[in-house]
Amino acid sequence: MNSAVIVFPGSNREGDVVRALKQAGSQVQKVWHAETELPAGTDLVVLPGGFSYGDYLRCGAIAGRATVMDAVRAHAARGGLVLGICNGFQILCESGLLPGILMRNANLKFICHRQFLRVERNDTAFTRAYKQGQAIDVCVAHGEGNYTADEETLRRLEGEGLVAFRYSNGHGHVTADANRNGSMNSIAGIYSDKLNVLGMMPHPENLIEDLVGGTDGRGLFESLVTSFAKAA
Ligand SMILES: NC(=O)CC[C@H](N)C(=O)O
Repeated sequence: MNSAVIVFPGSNREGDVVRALKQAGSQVQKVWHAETELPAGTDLVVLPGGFSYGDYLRCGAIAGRATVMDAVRAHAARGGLVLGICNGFQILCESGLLPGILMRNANLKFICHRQFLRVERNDTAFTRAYKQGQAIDVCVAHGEGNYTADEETLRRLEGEGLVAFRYSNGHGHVTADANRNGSMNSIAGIYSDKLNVLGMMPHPENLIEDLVGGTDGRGLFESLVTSFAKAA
């Protein structure tokens, strides 16, 4: 599998996600935001976490309009895989690739902590390595992670099974306490209609080594590489 990790001015987790992808067995290239095309043969595009354009206007608002995003939209329209993590999720919403928006956290503070997520379904390219309903232990680090959408969008996401992850406790129970940023329906990540685009606020790329406290994040990258090997 060939992955392209897009780098914007202010991205800061691109190194972490490159490492996670390589660990899972992907080839990886970094791509600067001003490019007009993706490298030939790109299978997966990753929009990493960070503070693109200093979070000015709204997180991801300027990056969502970067030149390279036309190529990312074309890749997604062809059914290509796209993963946006944290700032990457914000960029996907701002660029129209995913519905809804990430608002300021309900407590108006930047939050940074370990967090369990419930895996809503394990039949997608991103989650095959997990069990349905599994609680995975990852990190969150954001100021604008409060997922918000209009009623109709929310009904569609729920009705069509497009919620990827919810904030949960360690048993996979979705509790009010676990939803620290105030997201609607405790949503931590969503898929596009065709399940080829995933945006998520938490950082699976930061829990891939026992040395730093856990490896639950590995499954996401392993799922992608395995799905791709099956499809090829
Ligand atoms: N870790 C991140 O990607 C942070 C995203 C964004 N800068 C925020 O604070 O919400």
